[in-house]
Amino acid sequence: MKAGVIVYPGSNCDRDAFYALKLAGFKPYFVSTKDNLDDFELVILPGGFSYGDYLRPGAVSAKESSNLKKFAENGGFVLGICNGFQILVEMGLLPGGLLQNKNGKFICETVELEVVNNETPFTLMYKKGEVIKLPIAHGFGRYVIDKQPNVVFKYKEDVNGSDQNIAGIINGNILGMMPHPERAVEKIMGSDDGIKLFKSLYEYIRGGKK
Ligand SMILES: NC(=O)CC[C@H](N)C(=O)O
Repeated sequence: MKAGVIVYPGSNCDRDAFYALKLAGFKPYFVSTKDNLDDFELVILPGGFSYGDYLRPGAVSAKESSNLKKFAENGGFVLGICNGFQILVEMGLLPGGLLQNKNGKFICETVELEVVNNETPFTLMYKKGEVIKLPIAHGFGRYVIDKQPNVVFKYKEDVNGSDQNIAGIINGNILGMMPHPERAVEKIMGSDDGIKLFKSLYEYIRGGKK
């Protein structure tokens, strides 16, 4: 089952995403936005500082001519993690915006999240309301929105000033989240709460429910 990790200039969580995909059973590949994505089941936009976060995080990457929109429109699964979430928002594939954290600082810590929606292909293996621990590492993670999005993850506490403590949202087959599930896939990493996200997708796609 092929999954692509898009490597932008400045991505820095691409290898972690690759590792998590492999652990969950996928056959991962590093790809670029120019690659033909037709025979992939899933594409991950990883975390990092694509194009140095100029002019805003994700703004330049979102302007790349890309096969991503076509892939998403054809029903392919897309997962944007941290900078990947910022890119999806800048592309208009997910609603809302990601602004500088309320305290003006880069926040790097492990936080508690609530799985608000476990009825998505990305979260099937979690229980509704389950509290999980994942790392965050961002300067621009404050999610703002002028309508009600489809929320999947919420911070248990206000960590960065996000509206409704929103940490992750979904729009059809596209999920964006600021916390890093790929950095919590084995106990030795401090938490393995993230692996169920990758395994959920694997099982869902394998079941042919796409
Ligand atoms: N870990 C990351 O993806 C960094 C996120 C982002 N570029 C920020 O600082 O907001």
